[in-house]
Amino acid sequence: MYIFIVNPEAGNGRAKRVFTKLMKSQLYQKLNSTYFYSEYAGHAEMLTKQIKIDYKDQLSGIIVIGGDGTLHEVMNGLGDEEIPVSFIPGGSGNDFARGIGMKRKPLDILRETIAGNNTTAYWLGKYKLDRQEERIFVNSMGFGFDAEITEKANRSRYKVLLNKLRIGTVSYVIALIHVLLTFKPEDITIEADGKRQIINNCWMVTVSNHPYYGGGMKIIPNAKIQSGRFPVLIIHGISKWKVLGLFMTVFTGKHIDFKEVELLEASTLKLIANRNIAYQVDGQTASCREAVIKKETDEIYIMGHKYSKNAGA
Ligand SMILES: Nc1ncnc2c1ncn2[C@@H]1O[C@H](COP(=O)(O)OP(=O)(O)OP(=O)(O)O)[C@@H](O)[C@H]1O
Repeated sequence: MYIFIVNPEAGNGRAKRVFTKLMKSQLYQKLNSTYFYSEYAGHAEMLTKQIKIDYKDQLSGIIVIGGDGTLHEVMNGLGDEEIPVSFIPGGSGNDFARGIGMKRKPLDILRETIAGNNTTAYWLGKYKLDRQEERIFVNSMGFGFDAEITEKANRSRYKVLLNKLRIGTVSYVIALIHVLLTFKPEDITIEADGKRQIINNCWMVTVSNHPYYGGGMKIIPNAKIQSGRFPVLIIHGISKWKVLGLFMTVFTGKHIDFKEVELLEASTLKLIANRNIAYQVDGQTASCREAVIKKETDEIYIMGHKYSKNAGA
């Protein structure tokens, strides 16, 4: 049996529209399945935990219809449980879909999922904040400037409007200009695979499992879908005006040529700030002082899609 988890709010109702259309297909009507709508933030994770118990022996897979936030919740609900997952993009940003080069139509993804023809191996990240319980991230985690931008954009009214107009990324550009006016870089200590360094005047530290974030920005253009290691992007010692210039090139990936941008690769990254700083994980924000981030070596499989090297292109 397949279980659909649908976030009716994702993409300003897009996920719900996608699911409503799928439900009318013959394929869906013949399928042994049931569905759940998430009703509030965090609900998809609770639903997944419950589904693992209630449908233990009959579950063929979970099909997520929503955005990156919904996928993040479902992955955290699954934890280490090896239940196949399929993802049908219905969010506003859809960076995960872009990152794995998913371009198929919803009905085709469903068809491939059921046929078991195509699967993509994918490696998630794990993170632990201020010694809380370990959690999973699907796309990326960022600390500092980019997290403050995400927070500002998420709270803004213009994001809803711009998402409706399908130019949601513009909300990040507006938020960027707001945050730029007040942001103060900090000295941050990082340990990449045990190697400690202090990053003076640090604007941001970001790790990613694929190149995209913020609805299509190529934050780490060379990020590979790979086991055991992730790229770490650090921006430090840069003037405010130059940051503006740098972010203008983030859509093409040229920002990594700036001398203030450093790229490392690590399996484990520890980050220690002198005070609470903003972070974003798969587009949701909060603050923390310390973080330990690890890349998984065991793959998960995304059903219904075959990864191509031209992902997102
Ligand atoms: N019924 C609901 N009402 C309000 N919020 C919800 C509901 N169900 C889930 N959520 C929350 O909505 C958040 C955003 O959803 P999601 O990320 O899937 O869509 P999106 O923001 O449109 O897409 P993307 O992250 O790809 O830009 C999720 O993190 C989830 O916690």
